[in-house]
Amino acid sequence: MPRSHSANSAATLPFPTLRTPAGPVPADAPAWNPQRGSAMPAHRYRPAHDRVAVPLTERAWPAARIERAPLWVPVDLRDGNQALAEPMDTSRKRRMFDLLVAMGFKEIEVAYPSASRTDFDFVRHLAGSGAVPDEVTVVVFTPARRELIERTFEAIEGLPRTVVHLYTPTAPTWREVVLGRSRDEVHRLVRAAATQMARLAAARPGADIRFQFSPEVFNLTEPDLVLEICNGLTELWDAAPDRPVTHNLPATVEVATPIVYADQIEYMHRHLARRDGVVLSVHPHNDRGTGVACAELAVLAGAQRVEGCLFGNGERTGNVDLVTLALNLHTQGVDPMLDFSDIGTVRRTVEDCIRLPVHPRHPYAGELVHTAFSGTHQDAISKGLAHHARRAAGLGVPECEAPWEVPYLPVDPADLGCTYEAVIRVNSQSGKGGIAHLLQVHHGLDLPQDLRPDFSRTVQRATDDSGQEATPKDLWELFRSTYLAPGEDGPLTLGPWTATEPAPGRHRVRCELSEGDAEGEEGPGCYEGSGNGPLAAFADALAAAGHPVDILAYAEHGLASGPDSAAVAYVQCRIGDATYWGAGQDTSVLTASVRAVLSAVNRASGNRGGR
Ligand SMILES: CC(=O)SCCNC(=O)CCNC(=O)[C@H](O)C(C)(C)COP(=O)(O)OP(=O)(O)OC[C@H]1O[C@@H](n2cnc3c(N)ncnc32)[C@H](O)[C@@H]1OP(=O)(O)O
Ligand SMILES: CC(C)C(=O)C(=O)O
Ligand SMILES: [Mg+2]
Repeated sequence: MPRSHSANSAATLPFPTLRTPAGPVPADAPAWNPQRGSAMPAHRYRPAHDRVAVPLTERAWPAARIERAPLWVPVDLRDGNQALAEPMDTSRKRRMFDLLVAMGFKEIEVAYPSASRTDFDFVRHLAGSGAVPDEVTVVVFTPARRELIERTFEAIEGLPRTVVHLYTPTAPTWREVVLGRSRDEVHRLVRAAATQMARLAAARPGADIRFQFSPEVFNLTEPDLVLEICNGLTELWDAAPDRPVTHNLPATVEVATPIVYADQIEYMHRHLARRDGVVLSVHPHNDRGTGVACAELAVLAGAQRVEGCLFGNGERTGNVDLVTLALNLHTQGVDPMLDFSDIGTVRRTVEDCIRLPVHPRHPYAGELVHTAFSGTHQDAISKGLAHHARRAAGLGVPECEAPWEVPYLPVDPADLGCTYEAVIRVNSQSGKGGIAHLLQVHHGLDLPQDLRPDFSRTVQRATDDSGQEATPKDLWELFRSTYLAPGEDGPLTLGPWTATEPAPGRHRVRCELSEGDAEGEEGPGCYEGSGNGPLAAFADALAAAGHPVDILAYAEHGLASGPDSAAVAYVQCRIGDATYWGAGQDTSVLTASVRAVLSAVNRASGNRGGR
C-alpha cells in the first residue's frame, strides 16, 4: 500500500506548465524520501541490458590501472566538423590541423572527403602543402559505398601515410530502419567495401595506406556480429603487428553506464582475432554525459586508441573530450604525451575554428575552473599555496617542480600556462582567508590574523549590499577607507609632532591635536605624553587630550624593499569598552604607527566597527 502523504499542497507555485509529481510514494520508500511518482513517460524507454547482450563474465578491468597514454586520435576535423552549423573552411581546418600537430597528436582524422568539395579540397591541400609532418598519419573517413570509396582514394593521392576508415552501422535498429538490410547483407556490404579498399590500396604500391573499420553503433550491436565482421576484416586486410588494422568500437549514441561499455570492450579485447595485429580503438559520444568515464573504463578494459574532440565538440552532446581525458592522466602522474602548457591558446584557437564557446566550468580549461569564490575553499587554497612555496624551498626545487598537493586545486594552473591571479575571487560567499590572500598578493598587505575577521565583516557588508564581486582594487579601497583614511581625515587630526628619547627607554611625544572640521572649530591644542616607547608616549598624549587609548596589539611590515619603501602599521586599541583596529602607511614606521592609533581613535568616535 502506498503510504499516504498529503498531496501536493503548493497549488500556487509560479510554474503552471510544470506538473509537480503527485503520484504515489513507493511503498518501500524510506521515510526520509518523500519523492512521488511523476507523469514523465519513462515507460517508453528500455534499459540498455534489455537492448544488447553483454556476455562478459569475470571482468578484469576494475583492477587495471592506466599507466600510459593511449594513442589519441582527434576527430575534430571530421566528426566535430560534421556537427557544426557552419563547417570549417580550408583555412579554419588548416589552423585546427596545425594546432593538433603542435600539441603532439600523431594520428589525425582530417575529413570525410566524399562528403563535400570543402572536405575533399582540404585533403588535397594537405597532400600538396607539406603540412603533414613525418611522424603524423592522416585518417580519412568513408561509408561503404563504391563511388564514395573511389572518391576517398582520389583525395589521398600523394599523401605519405594514411588510414582509410570505413564505417557501416551494424546495430539492429540501424540495419532494419536505416539500411533496410539483414545481418548477412550488412556483413556482405562491409566485406565488399573492404575488398574494394584493399584493391585500390594495392594499386598504389609505394603508398603507406592502412585500414580502419568502425561498426557504427557498436554499443547496441550483437557482440557475435561485431566479432564476425571485425575478425573477417582482420583476415581480409591481412593484419600483422607491423601493419595493424584498427577496429574502432564506437558508442555512437551513448545508451548505458560506462560499466556496460567497459564490459563490451573487454569482451572484444579478449575475443578479437590476431589481437597483436589489431589496434583496439574506442569512440565514445557523450549523450548521457559520461563519455569521459566510458573512455577511461574502456582503456582499463583493453582499448589502445581513443578518438574524440578537443573540449568535447561533436554530434549532439559531443564526442568524448580529449582535453579532459589527457589532463585526467596528467593529474594522476601519467604523461599525457600531449602539450597543454598554454591551454588558453588551445581554447581560443578551437573557439575561433568551430565558433562555439568553451564553457567557463569546462574541466581544466574553463575560465572559472581555477577560481574559488567560497570562503573556506579560499582559505584552504591560500594556506595550500603558502605551504607549497615552503615545501619547494625546503626541497630546493622551483615551485613548478615541487609535488602538487594544494587543496581544491586538482592541477597547478601554472602547468597549463595559467597564472594564480584568478585563483581566488571575492564575493559575499567569501571569507577572511581569501580576502587576506588577495590583499597580500595584489597590494602587499599582510593583515594580522586578528584583523582579518574584522575586515572580512566590512567586505561582507559591501558585497551583500552590492551583490557583486569585490576585485582586489575594491578590497584595497575598502581597506583604505576603513582603516587608513580615519587616521588622516579626523575628526581628531594630528598637527606637527615630535618624538624624542630623553633617556634610554624613556620616550616623549609632543604633538598638536585639533578636533572638529577643517576650519578647526575647536582650535589645535598642544599635548605631551611619555612612556616606555614612542607609541606609548603618543597614547599618553592622547589621554591628556581627553582620548584615553589602550594599545592591545601592534604589527607592522614594509610594503617593498629599499630605503624609500612604505611601511604599514596595524594597531588594535581598547577605547571605552570596545576595541577598534586602525592602520597607517608611511615611509616612517613610527609615523605609520601613530596614524594607525589615530585611526582607531577616530573610528571609535565615529563608532565605526568597534567590537
Ligand atoms: C556516426 C557518424 O558520425 S557517421 C558519419 C556521418 N557523417 C555524415 O553524414 C557527414 C557527411 N555526409 C554527407 O555529406 C552525405 O551523407 C553523403 C555525401 C556521404 C551521402 O549523401 P547522400 O548520397 O545524399 O545520402 P544520405 O546523406 O541521405 O545518406 C543516406 C544513405 O546512405 C546509406 N548509408 C548510411 N551510412 C552508410 C554506410 N556507412 N555505408 C553505406 N551506406 C550508408 C543509407 O542507408 C542511405 O541509403 P539509401 O539512400 O539507399 O536509403
Ligand atoms: C566512428 C564513426 C562511425 C562515428 O563517428 C560514430 O560512430 O560515432
Ligand atoms: Mg562519432
